[in-house]
Amino acid sequence: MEKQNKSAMADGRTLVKLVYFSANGDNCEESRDGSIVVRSGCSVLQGRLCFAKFETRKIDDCLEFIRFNILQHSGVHQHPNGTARDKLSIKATGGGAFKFADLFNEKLGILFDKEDEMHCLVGGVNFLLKTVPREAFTYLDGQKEFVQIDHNDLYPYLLVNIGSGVSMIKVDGDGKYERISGTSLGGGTFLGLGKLLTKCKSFDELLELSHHGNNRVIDMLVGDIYGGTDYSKIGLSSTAIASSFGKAISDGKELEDYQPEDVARSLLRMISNNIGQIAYLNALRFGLKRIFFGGFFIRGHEYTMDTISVAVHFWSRGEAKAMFLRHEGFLGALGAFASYKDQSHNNDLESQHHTVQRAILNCSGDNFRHIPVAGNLNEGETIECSINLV
Ligand SMILES: Nc1ncnc2c1ncn2[C@@H]1O[C@H](COP(=O)(O)OP(=O)(O)OP(=O)(O)O)[C@@H](O)[C@H]1O
Ligand SMILES: CC(C)(CO)[C@@H](O)C(=O)NCCC(=O)O
Repeated sequence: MEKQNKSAMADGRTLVKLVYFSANGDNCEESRDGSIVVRSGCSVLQGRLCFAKFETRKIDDCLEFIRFNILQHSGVHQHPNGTARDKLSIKATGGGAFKFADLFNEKLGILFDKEDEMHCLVGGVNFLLKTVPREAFTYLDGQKEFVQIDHNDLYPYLLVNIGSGVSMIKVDGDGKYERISGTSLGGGTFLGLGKLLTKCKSFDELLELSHHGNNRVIDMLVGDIYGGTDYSKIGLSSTAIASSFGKAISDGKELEDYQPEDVARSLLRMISNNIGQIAYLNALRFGLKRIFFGGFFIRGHEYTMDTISVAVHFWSRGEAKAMFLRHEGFLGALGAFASYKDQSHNNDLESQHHTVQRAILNCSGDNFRHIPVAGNLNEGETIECSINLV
């Protein structure tokens, strides 16, 4: 059986993201009272980082998941009514760290140890780039290429986190960063407007619609304005979008006359283009050549990544590169998890025969060991790693 312990979460406006460490069974054993203890003499725990996400409106599913998958296997004693007798403290970041603090305490006996959202985002990306092979990749013309990260030449870079809103952060080192810009036209805008305009019920449905749509039906192209020709003098091809949704002005059509697929496609293109452009302009402001895009808006979706890449490529005339991350949606939660290593030594430690929560006080990103994993991340995928007990 797997033993699970230490976890961190990022609570967003739309999604709650959970990262937890699951120790391999052979590191630990179960004591007579059912709690999990670390084997005597064991100073390194082998295991893996696991990922889960829940829609904020289904927070009860998240509570159940934690109760059954994490608490029950980690030696936290439960009252018959389901609340924990031992208070467990976990790292939490984002708005939900405030919003759900009482709920988690009441229902699970979990206390949130709050960490700053920007700090966690940066910590999450640095952790990934330094320790997970084949984490970052470029996406252009349908080609995905993994980027070799040179640890000695990682900084500075621009992190663009596309959640409900968009934050743009210049990263200069571990814990050295500045939020230089942002835009309220983000994933929330895409989903919000998409729901209103297409009557879709979910993000997945909206993405699927966009997959089958054609933005040229609604977007006004340069060619629509210039009689089908390029405006080459200013570098605009006839197929470039001159005005997103511009055709709707004069088509004489009502919303119902458009296919939801085409509306979704134009919307996705508009939001992705705009973010790509603002990101590039900010990279230009500070002379940054590398731009990493994260956040759950991307979801490994090819058209989204392609649009962002094309925008960055177009505006920078090929000078700057858009890069994506396989664990794009879990940056904050990973950063919160990695922040355990900042904690000081706990003097309560008497022996290693403590419950895992108490025994694991510290871990160092440098001690994480990972195996490369191919393909896009899905939540079933994990990162092999080990953590040091101190
Ligand atoms: N299953 C999903 N349900 C809802 N939105 C989703 C889903 N998958 C991807 N998204 C997109 O991801 C966005 C939220 O991204 P993310 O969870 O990274 O940000 P957040 O933490 O909620 O917001 P912020 O970073 O602005 O605080 C949504 O606005 C939507 O565009
Ligand atoms: C407010 C946050 C930081 C919350 O995650 C995010 O939604 C965001 O960066 N919004 C964009 C705000 C702005 O800079 O216009």
